[in-house]
Amino acid sequence: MESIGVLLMCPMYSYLEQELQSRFNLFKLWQQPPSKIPEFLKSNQRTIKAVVSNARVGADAQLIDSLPNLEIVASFSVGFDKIDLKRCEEKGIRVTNTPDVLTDDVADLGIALILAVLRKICPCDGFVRSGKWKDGDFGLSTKQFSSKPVGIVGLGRIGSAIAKRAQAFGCSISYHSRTQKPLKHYKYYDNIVDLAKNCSILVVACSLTDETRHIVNREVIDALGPRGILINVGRGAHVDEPELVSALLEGRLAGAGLDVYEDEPEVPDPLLRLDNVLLLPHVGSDTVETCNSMADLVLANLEAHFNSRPLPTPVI
Ligand SMILES: O=CC(=O)O
Repeated sequence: MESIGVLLMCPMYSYLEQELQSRFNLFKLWQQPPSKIPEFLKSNQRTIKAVVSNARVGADAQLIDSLPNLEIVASFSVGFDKIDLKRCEEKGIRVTNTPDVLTDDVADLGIALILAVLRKICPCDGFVRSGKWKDGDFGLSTKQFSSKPVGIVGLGRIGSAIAKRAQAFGCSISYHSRTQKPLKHYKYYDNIVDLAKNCSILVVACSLTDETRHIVNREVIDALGPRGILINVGRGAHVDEPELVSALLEGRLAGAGLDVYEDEPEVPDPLLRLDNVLLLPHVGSDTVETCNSMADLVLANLEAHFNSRPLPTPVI
């Protein structure tokens, strides 16, 4: 395996980097000055047979075309929206991701965002730290989570895990997805606007495709309304961000909890000044336990591919 070239697209979890370094001939793309990248790819194109990407930096058509010996793109993420799947398919390049192992963590974080927004956990923490508590109480302005109607966009692995957790809080669950699931206890809406009209908390947990880009637009935000909150643990591009910002500024939406943004790590400036918004730096699956499992899956996929064994978690 030491002779197989693996191209790591950006800095990743150190355990993964170390393991890749010890098993393969590892190239770190970000260590190249941007102007030297084409030359670097050209001089190593014979050796590089695998690309390791993640949710932030994938593999576009240009990169794929510049690596004629590329056999596999293994992503350290469940989402593969940054990988040009069509080009991979055309060229017979395999693609793998890291599903299942991160489901619980992302779902936990979704619930944490709901609780933090409704109960104003961060402003409360700031209130204590600033010493303002000594001058008077925080003031009664927080909202209850238990028993609120929760709407979920995308009832896949992560959406289902969020639903299960929200049910334990006594919430009624409804959802919108491409197809209705045979689930008696969850109400299905074939239209996301109707889902938003009928819930207080809308959680985005679907994968990003051409169909789901900007699925949360002005109409959906207005249907959720001035008492509703939006939680996004999917991808920033699911939400029309300027529309979200104006709805929050104009009081047409009560609050938002966001782990993802359209142009990460850029976050729209007005959001930074709103205290009904909780902003996280895309950390849904970032626990040590889960990142170890994700790294092991990336390694297992690469090892399987180069030993001609079935891939543990193939996308294509
Ligand atoms: O966003 C994180 C992932 O796709 O794993």
